Amino acid sequence: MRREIDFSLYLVTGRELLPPGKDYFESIQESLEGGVTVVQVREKTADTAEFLDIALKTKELCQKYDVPLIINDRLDIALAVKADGVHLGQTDMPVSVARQLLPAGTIIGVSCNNADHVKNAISEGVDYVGIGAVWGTATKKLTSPIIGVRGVGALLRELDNTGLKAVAIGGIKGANALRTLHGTVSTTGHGLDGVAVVSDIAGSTKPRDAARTLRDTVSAFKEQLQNELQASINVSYAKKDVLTSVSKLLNNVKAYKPLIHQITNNVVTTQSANATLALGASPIMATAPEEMKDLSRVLGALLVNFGTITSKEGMLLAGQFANEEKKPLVFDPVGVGATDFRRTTAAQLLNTWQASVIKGNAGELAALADSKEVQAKGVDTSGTGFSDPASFVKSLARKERCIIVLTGSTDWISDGNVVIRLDNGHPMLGDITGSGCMLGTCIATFCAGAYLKAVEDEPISERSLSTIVRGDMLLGAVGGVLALTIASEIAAQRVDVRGTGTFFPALIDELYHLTPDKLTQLAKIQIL
Ligand SMILES: Nc1ncnc2c1ncn2[C@@H]1O[C@H](COP(=O)(O)OP(=O)(O)O)[C@@H](O)[C@H]1O
Ligand SMILES: Cc1ncsc1CCOP(=O)(O)O
Repeated sequence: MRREIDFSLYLVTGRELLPPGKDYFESIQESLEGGVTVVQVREKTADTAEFLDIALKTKELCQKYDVPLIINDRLDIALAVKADGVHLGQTDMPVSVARQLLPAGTIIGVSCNNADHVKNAISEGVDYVGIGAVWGTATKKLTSPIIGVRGVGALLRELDNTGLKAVAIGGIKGANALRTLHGTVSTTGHGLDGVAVVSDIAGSTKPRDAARTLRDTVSAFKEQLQNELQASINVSYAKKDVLTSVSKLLNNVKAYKPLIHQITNNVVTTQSANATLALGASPIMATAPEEMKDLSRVLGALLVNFGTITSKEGMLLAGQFANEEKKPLVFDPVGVGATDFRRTTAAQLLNTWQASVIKGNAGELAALADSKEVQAKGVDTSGTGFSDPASFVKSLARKERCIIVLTGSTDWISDGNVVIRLDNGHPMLGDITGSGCMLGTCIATFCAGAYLKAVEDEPISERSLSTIVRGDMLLGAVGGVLALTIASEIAAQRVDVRGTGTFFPALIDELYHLTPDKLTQLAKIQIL
């Protein structure tokens, strides 16, 4: 009978990474105490006698904790120590040959870097796949491309209904484990069974603590994913409730005046800061990487708008810190389809941190989704837009694991389950520069309101270990869009507005005078 393995925390050994003075077996023992659920002995330079000795002693330790032992590559060692399994690389012994040589029930795992590797692994009947490298790593000289967090979901999808288990490997550590687990879930809801780690545990002076942090994160996340999948079946949003909740967010913003950190483009800095102030929040425009950590502690939300990319390092760091603090992160990939540099920067940012909301016009979101249906012209969209915007936002939200806001004369918002259609706004918004950027600011401000509400409701968050962001970001996105578009309608009707020049200050006025009542009474909202 094959043994059922818990893959939650898969330690791959790395003797060469031990801190000075740390004994290998002591480190393994502490890692097991910290919650490692599988150990793979990986020795790339040891001779056979040494490998055998290490494998035997590691097995003794593993047995004490009832944790299975896997041997990397060497079938002879696996046979000699009666290991629970072997792990094979793409250039190691073929799985079919290994199966013949090993006793029935031996676990076989294979390293996979792309969908073809995964398909082969399925047809060869392996027990699990190790997907990597997901982040960069200094532990191994990589011969295959780095997959990136966002690339893993497509491989997991191949495993749907196969029963095969999957772990990800490569650069995973306590600080990015939740981001890795959250961001790798496939569009079908297929998540990782665990994470495989070398340096974060082996290189630590306190491997017990390093392992415990990782294990707790994986356990909390797996439970949360189950709840998320369950909730997606039962979810129902009533229009009245959405509007009541959104109104509360505006009150929260006015009451707490959250700091909205904006890394934005130099065309719109002043008007975005003024829009933030008009809603009752407090803007700070800061781009230097050196100040990102300090800002993450006080901020209510972060907006990353890359209309003019001058501070990629700052954007990367600010987002990572916002994720660590579980604060809202709104990403506005302005003109992402316009140049290769923007495309690769967006991919790098989105692989590094988890956006809470991505907002863009049809051209931008088409570029992000690799869709040919809509073309972009610089920072603007050309053509008539998506034939089925509701399905588009829903599937992109599932892919990016966040809220998607598709702007235009109608705005479409989705969290991957529900789709919300908003029909407020005025054509003059399209005739002033930076209305899309101001919308990003308004969304970030309402997301800060949603974050504050979550903190208010649950001051000491029990869910915080598995929560990627605190607060209902769908409501934040709806609130931000309604605020700007309703203000634009009221502004455009004013007798003192004679064109786009007078429209703009009137728009700021109407954001300033926005009330929960106006939001609920004027909203043109449909929940699909
Ligand atoms: N013709 C229009 N009618 C109503 N609202 C509009 C119109 N054009 C743009 N908007 C509003 O302006 C905001 C910015 O959207 P958009 O113009 O698509 O962004 P961008 O400036 O990034 O291209 C959105 O909230 C949208 O609802
Ligand atoms: C063995 C292996 N396979 C792909 S990346 C990697 C090394 C992962 O090491 P670390 O967890 O230290 O990045």
